[in-house]
Amino acid sequence: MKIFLTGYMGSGKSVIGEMLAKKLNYKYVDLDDQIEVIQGKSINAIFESKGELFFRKLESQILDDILEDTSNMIISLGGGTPCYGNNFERICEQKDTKSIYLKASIQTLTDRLFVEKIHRPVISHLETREALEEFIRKHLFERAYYYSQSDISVTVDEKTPETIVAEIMERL
Ligand SMILES: Nc1ncnc2c1ncn2[C@@H]1O[C@H](COP(=O)(O)OP(=O)(O)OP(=O)(O)O)[C@@H](O)[C@H]1O
Ligand SMILES: O=C(O)C1=C[C@@H](O)[C@@H](O)[C@H](O)C1
Ligand SMILES: [Mg+2]
Repeated sequence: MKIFLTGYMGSGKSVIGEMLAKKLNYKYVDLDDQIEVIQGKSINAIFESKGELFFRKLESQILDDILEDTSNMIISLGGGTPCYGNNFERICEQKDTKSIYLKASIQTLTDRLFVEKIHRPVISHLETREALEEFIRKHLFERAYYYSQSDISVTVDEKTPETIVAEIMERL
């Protein structure tokens, strides 16, 4: 079985994915980390030198490699992965998969991302908290359409990673 974690930047896909993989004894793949390893560059550097379109094509190709792998695994997708091309359709078409939306409020996302935006090229130019919050509000409105098509939605606000993992285990 493959379990895909979806959700906005900062919703906890990487943190929860790694913990869940350990609990279930599944292989763990973080799509963003894979891209960085394959390119030998940070996501910021890829966006800067080759542009977002190049990144999106790579993201989609690496998703294909993951879809071909038949191991049991947890996959932390990038924040944009389900929202581009036919990425989400390709995930849903596969047998024996589950997708989980880590649903975070604008408040939670703004709090977390304001201190970490430097590593995230889509938001790194937003200088004030207000500008970041306004951006997230609009962006999440567009993207929630995709995330909410996941099989399971888990609200993550004010929950510890352990609580979230336990809730996911119960609902799988
Ligand atoms: N339940 C939680 N409670 C408190 N902090 C959390 C929780 N989940 C994640 N975090 C923290 O929020 C930040 C963002 O988490 P993480 O990097 O896992 O998000 P992500 O969804 O993988 O983001 P991206 O799409 O940009 O890769 C990290 O500093 C992480 O430690
Ligand atoms: O939401 C997005 O578009 C992104 C999220 C990150 O996971 C990375 O995939 C990258 O920074 C782009
Ligand atoms: Mg991540």
